Amino acid sequence: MSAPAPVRTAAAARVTDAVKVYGTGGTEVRALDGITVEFPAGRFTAIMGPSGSGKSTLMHCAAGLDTLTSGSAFVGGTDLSDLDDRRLTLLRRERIGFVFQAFNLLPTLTVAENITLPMDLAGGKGAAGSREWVDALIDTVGLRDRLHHRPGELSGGQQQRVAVARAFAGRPDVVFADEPTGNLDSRSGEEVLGLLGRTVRELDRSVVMVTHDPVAAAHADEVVFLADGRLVDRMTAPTPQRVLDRMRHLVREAPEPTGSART
Ligand SMILES: Nc1ncnc2c1ncn2[C@@H]1O[C@H](COP(=O)(O)OP(=O)(O)OP(=O)(O)O)[C@@H](O)[C@H]1O
Repeated sequence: MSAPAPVRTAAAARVTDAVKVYGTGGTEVRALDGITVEFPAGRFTAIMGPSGSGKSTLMHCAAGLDTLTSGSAFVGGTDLSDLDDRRLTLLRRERIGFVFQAFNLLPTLTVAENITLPMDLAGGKGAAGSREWVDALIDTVGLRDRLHHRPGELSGGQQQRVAVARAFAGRPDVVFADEPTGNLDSRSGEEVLGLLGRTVRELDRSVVMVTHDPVAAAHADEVVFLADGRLVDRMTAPTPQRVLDRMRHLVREAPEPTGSART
């Protein structure tokens, strides 16, 4: 049985009035404090904000890796709260791709096998992950001459390019990337970010990336800024300097440790 069919929408993913509370009583943390944000289809969106502002929580809840305390999360037209665990697992497998800081490749499989693994697990269903599509992806990520190598024979940057190809292999509605360049030197990081941007533009994909790095965020079409679990700004056509300036203001605007309210 497949995950429910997507309803056509301009948002690849979105959350509405999203609240996430960890713990109870004195240890309660309101990690998301009523966020409404959409991640448009066919765009590369970066999520930025000071440490602890809720970036990872937002990504995990939007991607169905964690559940909201209240509010809604949608992937395409599907409300994740309508899905039981089994359907949620199917939706994550068939309609979402993930790229993590640690490349998470299987060391005993070749590059080619790693790339097609999610499709193989899904039973090769549908035309979504067709041979032609994977071929185009392999060219986009520039790994054609490495297809029969194992991950241990590749550089970190090459391994992350394999992870990027794997994330897009099943033609998901959206790829979520969590600090994808965190383990890479700046040159390999630039390559991977350029690749994410190219895949969005040339292959009409949607990417949502959490990052601490203003240079990485500047590769996105748009940056959304979080502070204290809230959406506080959005920026199109970002540059590293503009992102850095905005982040400096956010850190300056942060509440005092005594917990006084932000204005
Ligand atoms: N499993 C958890 N249990 C309790 N509190 C949590 C949990 N996960 C996150 N938090 C808290 O929720 C808040 C938001 O955390 P989150 O990891 O989403 O922020 P972030 O912006 O991604 O931070 P960083 O940039 O440091 O990775 C923080 O105060 C954090 O301590």
